[in-house]
Amino acid sequence: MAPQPLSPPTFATSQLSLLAAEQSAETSSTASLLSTSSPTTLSRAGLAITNLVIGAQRTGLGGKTVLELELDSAIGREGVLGEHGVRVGDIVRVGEQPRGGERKRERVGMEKGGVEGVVVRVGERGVWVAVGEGEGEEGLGGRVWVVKLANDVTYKRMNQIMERMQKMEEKDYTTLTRILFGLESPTPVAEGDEEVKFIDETLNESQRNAVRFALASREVALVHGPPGTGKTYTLIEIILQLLQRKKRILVCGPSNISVDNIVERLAPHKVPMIRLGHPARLLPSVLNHSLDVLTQTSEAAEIVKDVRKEMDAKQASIKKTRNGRERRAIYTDMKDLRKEYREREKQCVNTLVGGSQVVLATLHGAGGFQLRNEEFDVVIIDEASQALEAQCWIPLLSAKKVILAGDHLQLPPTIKSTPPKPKPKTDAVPTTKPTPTLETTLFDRLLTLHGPSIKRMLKIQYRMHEKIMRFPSDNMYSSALTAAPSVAHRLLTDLPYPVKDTDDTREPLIFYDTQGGDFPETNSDSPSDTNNNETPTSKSKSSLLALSSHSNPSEAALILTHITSLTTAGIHPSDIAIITPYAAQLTYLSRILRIQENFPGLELGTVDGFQGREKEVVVISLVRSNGEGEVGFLREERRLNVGMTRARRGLVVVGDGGCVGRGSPFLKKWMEFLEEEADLRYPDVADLQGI
Ligand SMILES: Nc1ncnc2c1ncn2[C@@H]1O[C@H](COP(=O)(O)OP(=O)(O)OP(=O)(O)O)[C@@H](O)[C@H]1O
Repeated sequence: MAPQPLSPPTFATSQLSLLAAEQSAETSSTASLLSTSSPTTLSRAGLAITNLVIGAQRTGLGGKTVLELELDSAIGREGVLGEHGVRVGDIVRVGEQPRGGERKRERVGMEKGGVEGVVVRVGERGVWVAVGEGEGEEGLGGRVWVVKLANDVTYKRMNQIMERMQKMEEKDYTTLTRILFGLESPTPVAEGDEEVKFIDETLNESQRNAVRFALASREVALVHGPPGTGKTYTLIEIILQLLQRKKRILVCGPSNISVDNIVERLAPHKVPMIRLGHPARLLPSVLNHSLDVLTQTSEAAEIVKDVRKEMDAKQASIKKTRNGRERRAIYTDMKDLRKEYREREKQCVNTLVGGSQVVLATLHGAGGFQLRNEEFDVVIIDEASQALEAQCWIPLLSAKKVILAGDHLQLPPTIKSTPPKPKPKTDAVPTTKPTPTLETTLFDRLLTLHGPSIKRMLKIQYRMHEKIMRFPSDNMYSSALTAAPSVAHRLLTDLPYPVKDTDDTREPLIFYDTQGGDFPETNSDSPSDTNNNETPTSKSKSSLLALSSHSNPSEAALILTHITSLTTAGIHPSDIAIITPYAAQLTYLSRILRIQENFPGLELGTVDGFQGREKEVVVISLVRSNGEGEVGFLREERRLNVGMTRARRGLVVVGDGGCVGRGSPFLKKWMEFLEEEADLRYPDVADLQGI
């Protein structure tokens, strides 16, 4: 059945309720910790830093006040903060620290009072927090603490845009909006009409096709980039070609790193560009394109400089004044100065943004005031299959043309809530069309809606040995992938440093089939909700440890033996990653490997967390080994696809072929493939060390 068009307001209404459920799922765990725990517990959980005082404050990037917080010298501990989970870029609240007996009352004060800001620097002895305009140390005289907050800015922007869409009438729809909801078809594309002179001569044919297609399409083009196929490489060429055609472009991605990656690669081409976003969240290498930085350093910034100097002087004088009336007078002056500063800054921002042919921002950053009246010819969204659709609409509602790059066959964005079940109907015929869930990305939906004619796929991959690529290519990408000659036969023994030729280093694909070798899975105490029985997708340490799941100690011991053999042969631990879908296995592995002492630099992580990454050697621990053939969420093909496409020269799969093979037809095929094509080994638990 052909997919049906969707009305934007219907879509928006359903997204609003899905987003509300998701936000409450996301914040409820942190919120319950915040309201029930003492500062010490929160600090142990990596959510807070306690016992700080304000050392100094000054005007930082973008005119924001930076509070320099240092450990209270009365506390001792040699002035060192110790273990904490606060990182640069985190959104935090700085508030007066509750004293013993006052905890409860003071905590309420923390929620309402204190000041909110972004962490701009974390050192051994203190943290710096850039706080909102007009906020400073007023009322924060004594000992303070810093608490990590859930970031609700993204939700605010998505909700705003969905509320706007909900109220739209037919006459408000742009042509692009009509096409993206299937109310109109995209204009057919004639790629051959225009001769494209490629700037990067090394682009392969499928990349060139994608560039031609993206340039020729009038409204929408999808660039489908399987792992390692040079998706970003291709986008850079598209951007440069559009610039030659005098187009104005907005480039977005779901994460700061996805956007910075493009800024870094555009920089050598001397492209006039501006990167929006809080400087604390940007890579240092892209800071000289940051709007906040340029509002201080560029020529356009001269008009704000004087006011900033005056503000700094005032701030310094607050420190010297003890008299309450005088301090209040200074605060009043500061308010006026800030107003002046904001007005001048706005002028400066308009000049800078208005003068840039390429503007780059995260999807939610594209909803900031800086772009309110800006128009673009083309919006490009990288990593579109990792973005929530509601987020994509932030830059799209007024756009004319969109180019999306992504891979819908890898994992979609992480969703924590379970979608509501449709209400049971009294009659058998459904009266409403199903609307997409949060896991359905715009990329997915458009492919279903308009078919493969709106996409071009990149077909040469520059990452994996041919043998590693074969199964995902045949089973996920219709056998369309080929390995570039530079990588097709590359082995660990060819690494640019000495590696001994051993059974473990000369094989690109190894399968330790543990069936019959006595490698049973262990089930930790199961939480009541079986959905939680899988790896938590949040990277927070506390939530990782809070959840229990499956582990397989014998598999872990086998992995220890294998990586010891690899490192003894000369492979650097930093070229090795071990990934597994299960949290308990991660915990177990980290305990027995003792990475920092024995394998410094080796990475251990979840499959989900490794999306977008690569390593010379990747070991996958499949964990599941039981009589029932129960494999849980190993069944998700996109997760397996991500797992099996991270390795460049060596993929080592450790698992019970018998049990895993019963999990799904796809898993059965994979196990059969590994038996046929991999260097197959049947380990016995009795031969392992550390058990
Ligand atoms: N035409 C090409 N010729 C040579 N090398 C290329 C070509 N295209 C891409 N590469 C190389 O392939 C690698 C992957 O490229 P890039 O990072 O652009 O891929 P990607 O598809 O964005 O990655 P991911 O799979 O992580 O999404 C890079 O090292 C890049 O230099």
